[in-house]
Amino acid sequence: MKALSLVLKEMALEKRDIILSVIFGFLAGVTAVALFASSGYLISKAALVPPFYTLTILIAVVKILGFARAFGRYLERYFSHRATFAILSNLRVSFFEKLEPIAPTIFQKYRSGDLLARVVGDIDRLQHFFLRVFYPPVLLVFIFLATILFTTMFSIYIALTLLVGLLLTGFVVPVWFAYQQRKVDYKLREERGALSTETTEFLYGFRDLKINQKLERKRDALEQSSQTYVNEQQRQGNVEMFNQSLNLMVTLLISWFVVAIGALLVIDGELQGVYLAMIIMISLTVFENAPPMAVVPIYLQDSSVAASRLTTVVKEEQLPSVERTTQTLPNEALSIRIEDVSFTFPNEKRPSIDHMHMHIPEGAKVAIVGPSGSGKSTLLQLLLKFHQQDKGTIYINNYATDDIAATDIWSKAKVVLQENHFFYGTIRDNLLIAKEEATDAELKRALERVFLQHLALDQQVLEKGENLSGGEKQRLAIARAMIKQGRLWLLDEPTSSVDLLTERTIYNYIFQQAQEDTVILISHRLVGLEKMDHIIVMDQGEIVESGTFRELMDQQGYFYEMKQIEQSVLV
Ligand SMILES: Nc1ncnc2c1ncn2[C@@H]1O[C@H](COP(=O)(O)OP(=O)(O)OP(=O)(O)O)[C@@H](O)[C@H]1O
Repeated sequence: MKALSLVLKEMALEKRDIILSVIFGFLAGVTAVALFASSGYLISKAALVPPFYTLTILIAVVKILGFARAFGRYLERYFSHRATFAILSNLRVSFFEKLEPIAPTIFQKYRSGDLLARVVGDIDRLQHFFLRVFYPPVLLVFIFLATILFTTMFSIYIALTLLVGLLLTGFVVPVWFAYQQRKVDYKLREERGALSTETTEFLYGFRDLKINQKLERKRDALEQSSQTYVNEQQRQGNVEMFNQSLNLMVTLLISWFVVAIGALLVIDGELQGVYLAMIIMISLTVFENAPPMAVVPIYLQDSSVAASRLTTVVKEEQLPSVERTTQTLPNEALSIRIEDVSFTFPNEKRPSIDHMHMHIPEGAKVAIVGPSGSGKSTLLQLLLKFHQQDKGTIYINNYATDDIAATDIWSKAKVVLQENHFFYGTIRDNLLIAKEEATDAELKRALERVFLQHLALDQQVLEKGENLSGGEKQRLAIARAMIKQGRLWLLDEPTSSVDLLTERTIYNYIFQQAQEDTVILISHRLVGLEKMDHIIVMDQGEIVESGTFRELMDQQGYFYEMKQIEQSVLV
């Protein structure tokens, strides 16, 4: 329930629409009661053949009330739905704002299907909190109190019966439902999460499953998961229907009581017979506001779990460093200093970076090499604040990265990762994410430099760049980095799928453009590293050798051996 404070905070921003919807909802509810009450009175009065003008006035009142009811209902719907959509939009924005800085870390803990279910499904479910949890009880209490107050003018017993009806349908029965609902609800949510996860895995892994002939098995599991979810939905639907029917039955029983008490009062002469029909109509109409109460506990439980699923994601993963950012990086070549940094991925035993020290002066061109799994990419990720080191400090231009906003580092770095994402759209759209204001000429020049001049800017790119080859994707990512502003190049095996000749020419362009910039290049291939100012050799999260190409070759150590092996393979 505490998690719901998140929704209440966003609701407070829309208090104007909320107050207006309550006012018009109250108007609609009270005029509905008054409309039916006056109709009942009109019928009874007409039977007594009153003067013609009495009937005319009563008919006019009925008409005005009918109009006021429709008017109130329309405005109530208008303001309540406007408030709901605004709350939903506020929730989405505030959740994404919290999620964004921790996005890289989050995939350590949540599978993408689960995260998707939370980001889309759970936020959507919170739309019910205002409309179905907060709003109905407020309205019910106001309308009932006004009606009860009115009926006390005719009989205190009838007013008390209506009060009992309010307590039963508004609170006792719903609380009992809530108790029943708990078990069903938990299971439904579990099944929904499982289905979402299974579906995402199925879609992402479709090709591999097909190649390995495991598609049928996965499809069966997906169908099974879908069927279980449908069954749970059906169960929840049954419980919901039963709850609503039971609540309706209680309201009808109360109305019967009102009829019986009213009849007795008329017999005893304590109530004029002409008011009996009116009282019955009041009772039947006022309880029209009670059925939504039957589902209040369901939606309260639903909203509370949805809110806590969302807050768990953003709370648990909050990185302490994200908060206190006091320094801004300049728009110039940046230096990097790493002091005694260690980092172990969550749930891993072996550190990926182990007590590392490193200094890269501004404008230096540094290559990091080493066997697979030696921690090269992890080091880049720490520099980009995708993860927070467990120990030690990373300085960029003598500012500890803890004091620099991750977004500041991202905006000053030209990054090409091993896997780069491409969006559904055109080549132009995919390049412009690096620099919105780039001209077509600028984009074309970048494409030429990476030998992608055959791609038109308007050419369609499918989801995840499906219609581009591995090498084309890498070159497009490099073109994106070339266009982007920034004086720090972080390149993680940017040309591993590109042929040697093209690779060499692309590097020439990069070094030409990055003459004054700092470049960190992670590379598996050891050819062409002669140009680098410094080469760092990593193994098992540590630096095992470092120096210029010549120094390392003369040293005849690790790098020299790797180079010999590479040469023998290439020959
Ligand atoms: N997300 C992760 N969760 C847990 N462990 C990880 C994760 N990413 C990497 N590791 C581990 O960290 C270690 C270093 O990985 P890293 O990707 O930095 O190596 P690398 O030198 O870049 O390898 P490669 O050259 O193959 O890209 C490896 O042992 C790897 O298993």
